[in-house]
Order: sequence, then structure tokens, then C-alpha cells
Amino acid sequence: MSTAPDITTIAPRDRAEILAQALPYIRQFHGKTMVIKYGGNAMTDPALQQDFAEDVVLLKLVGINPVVVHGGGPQIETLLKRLGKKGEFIQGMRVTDAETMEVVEWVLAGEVQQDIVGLINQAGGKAVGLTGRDGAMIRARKLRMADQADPSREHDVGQVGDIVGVDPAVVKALQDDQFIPVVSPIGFGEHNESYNINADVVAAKLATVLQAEKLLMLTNIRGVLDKEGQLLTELTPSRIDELVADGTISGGMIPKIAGALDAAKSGVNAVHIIDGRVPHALLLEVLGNEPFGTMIKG
Ligand SMILES: Nc1ncnc2c1ncn2[C@@H]1O[C@H](COP(=O)(O)OP(=O)(O)O)[C@@H](O)[C@H]1O
Ligand SMILES: CC(=O)N[C@@H](CCC(=O)OP(=O)(O)O)C(=O)O
Repeated sequence: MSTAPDITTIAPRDRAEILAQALPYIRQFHGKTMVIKYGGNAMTDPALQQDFAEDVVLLKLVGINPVVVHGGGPQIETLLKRLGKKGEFIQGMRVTDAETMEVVEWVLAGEVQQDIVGLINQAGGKAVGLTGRDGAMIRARKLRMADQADPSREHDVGQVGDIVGVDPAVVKALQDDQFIPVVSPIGFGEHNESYNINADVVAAKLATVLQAEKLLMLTNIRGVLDKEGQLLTELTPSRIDELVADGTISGGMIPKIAGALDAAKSGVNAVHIIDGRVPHALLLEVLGNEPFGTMIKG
């Protein structure tokens, strides 16, 4: 459960002061786009989910344009297990056969996306759920994955998509109005087939195409950690290369850091990997003045 402090004891005068302190940040980010990756691991607690939805609505109401890209790895895993299938990952990507693809579409677009849309609407926002198929947003082709250790070897990861192009028109149309887009990471191919794309990769690409002010990746860990478990508050491209090469960065952190770095190099002003288990993590990052999580430098 959320461990938010009881603020009913804060005097009205202090509350007003707290709000007033947010003004410089609201002014700085007014009218700007923020892409928020909401990881499947960060969305397991109902109280935290509600905090998240409230934060998104608050950002929208103060004139910032949040675009949510959601994951759902653990939720896909749960359904696969019920169907007697075992999930397999290679370099952070789920090996996706035809049956797994059906499960992925069902869980992401049918369940997780609609849960988030419902929570945001309940919090007073107007969320619209989309997949990459809607508005012909995310074109993809089969990902060709080279082995990390031996690049001459290739892994067949099935229907995992490599993004060919993103047309953000539908997202722009929604966000220019009063709506909050909630995007599921599913792409479409030239024969109308669907592709499973890692949500970090979609969030990073969308942030780049939209030239977002910020890309915030909410996950289930404090940020990127070194071998001793210490939080790395800032990462440069060369340090990232070292950490991937020596195996300090592994699993789901691989596509996350690769996407974060791509976005940082392609004009997204601020890219942060932050702890979605902290109540109101989003507001803390956007309106707080203390460093939080890991910032990725381009
Ligand atoms: N160096 C690292 N620092 C932090 N987390 C790491 C690192 N290397 C691997 N990880 C793993 O990456 C996970 C986050 O990725 P992932 O499970 O895909 O999250 P999400 O569902 O939020 O996308 C962490 O929980 C952790 O187990
Ligand atoms: C290709 C690939 O791995 N797709 C991911 C899509 C969901 C996702 O990325 O969810 P998280 O952000 O919660 O990890 C998957 O099937 O799990």
C-alpha cells in the first residue's frame, strides 16, 4: 500500500506555500509534452496506481501535456502462466510466437490500457486508449536481434517489432485538445500483422518524435544501480556502454537504458528513470527540486 504521509495536519498557510513553490516549474513546463512510461512492475499497487492517475490529471490541468505509454510485462506473464505457457526473454525482449502475440494484445490493449484509462477518468481527466495501430501510429517490422556477445549470430524472437516509423498525428490531435493519450506498445506491419514492442522502446521513440521536454520512465527500482547496489544519479553514454558490457545492466534494464539514451541523444531535454513505487513519483520529479532516480545524458 501507499505510504503517503497524512497531510491533513498541515496548516492551510503551509499548504498554500507548498503550492506556490511549484509555480516556477509549472511556468517552465506549461505547454510542454512529457512522455511517461508506466512500467508493468510499477503498477502493481492500487493506491500507487491511483496516485499515478491523479498526478497525470494534475499535470494536464496545469497546462502540461502528458502522454502515457504503458507496459505490462508481469500481467502478460500471469496470463501466459495460466495458459500453461512459459515466457522467455532474450536481451530484455519477450520471445513472441503467434499465440503469445494474441495474449500480449489482449492483456495490453484489452486490460492494462483500459485499467489506466479508467483510473485517469476517475481522477477527473479524459484519457483515450490507443495502440500503435490506431491512427496508423507505429509502423513496425520483425526485429532482427544480433547476439550481444557474438554479433554474427542472430536470435529469432518471433513477432517482436522493430519500429520503422512513428506518425504522432493522432497523439498530437488528442493532446492539443483536452485528452490524455494512453498508448499500448503494439505496432503494425505492412501486411497488417501486429508486433509486440517493448514499451520502453515505444516511449523513447514517441518522446523523440514529439520532441518532448521530458521522458520519465517509472519502474520498480530506485534507478540504475552499480554493482554494489548504489544508485547512479547521472549516466553518460560511455558509462552506459561500460555497465552493459560488464553485465551490471541486464534484463529489462537493457531496452530501458537503450531507449533512454536514444531519446537523450535525439533532443529530448531531460530523461529520467525513476522509482514508481514512491507515492506521487511523477509530481516529485516534475515539481520537486531534488534529484530523483537516474538522469540519462545524451
Ligand atoms: N543495473 C541495474 N540497475 C537497476 N535495475 C536493473 C539493473 N540491471 C537489471 N535491472 C533490472 O531491471 C528491472 C527493471 O526493468 P523491467 O523489469 O523491464 O521494468 P519495467 O516493467 O518497469 O519496464 C529492475 O527491476 C532490475 O531487476
Ligand atoms: C517485446 C517485449 O518484450 N514486449 C513487452 C511489452 C510489455 C512491456 O514492455 O512491459 P514492461 O514495461 O512492463 O516491461 C512484453 O511482452 O513484456
